[in-house]
Amino acid sequence: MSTLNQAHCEACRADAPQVSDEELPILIKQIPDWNIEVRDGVMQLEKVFLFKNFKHALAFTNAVGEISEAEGHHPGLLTEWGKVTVTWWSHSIKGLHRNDFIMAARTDEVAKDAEGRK
Ligand SMILES: C[C@H](O)[C@H](O)[C@H]1CNC2=NC(N)=NC(=O)C2=N1
Repeated sequence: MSTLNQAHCEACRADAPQVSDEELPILIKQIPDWNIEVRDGVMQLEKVFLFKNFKHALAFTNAVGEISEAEGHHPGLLTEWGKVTVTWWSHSIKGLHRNDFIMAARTDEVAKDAEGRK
């Protein structure tokens, strides 16, 4: 099986299963710097990326947008001066799917190449 950062998302089906209690600890270990948040009963993956200014934060935001469009799976993105909060979850199943872990790992890859990281 490919590592998460080389994998691709599968189509977001409304009847797709959420990540199981058994899979969750295995998958979260592969994206160690991401936090699990629960909002209105929806489990999400979240990480804050810091930048030197707004310009670099916006460029990273757009780069994450590019991979999201390519994969057809989209995050929550809060872009502020010097900071981008990225949140992944699957709207169609109101929770976490393997797609979210893939995209979190892919987000980390985008961050590695991003300019102006703090
Ligand atoms: C029609 C469109 O492909 C679907 O609405 C996709 C779009 N991007 C998505 N992104 C996320 N995070 N979850 C979804 O369920 C989802 N569904």
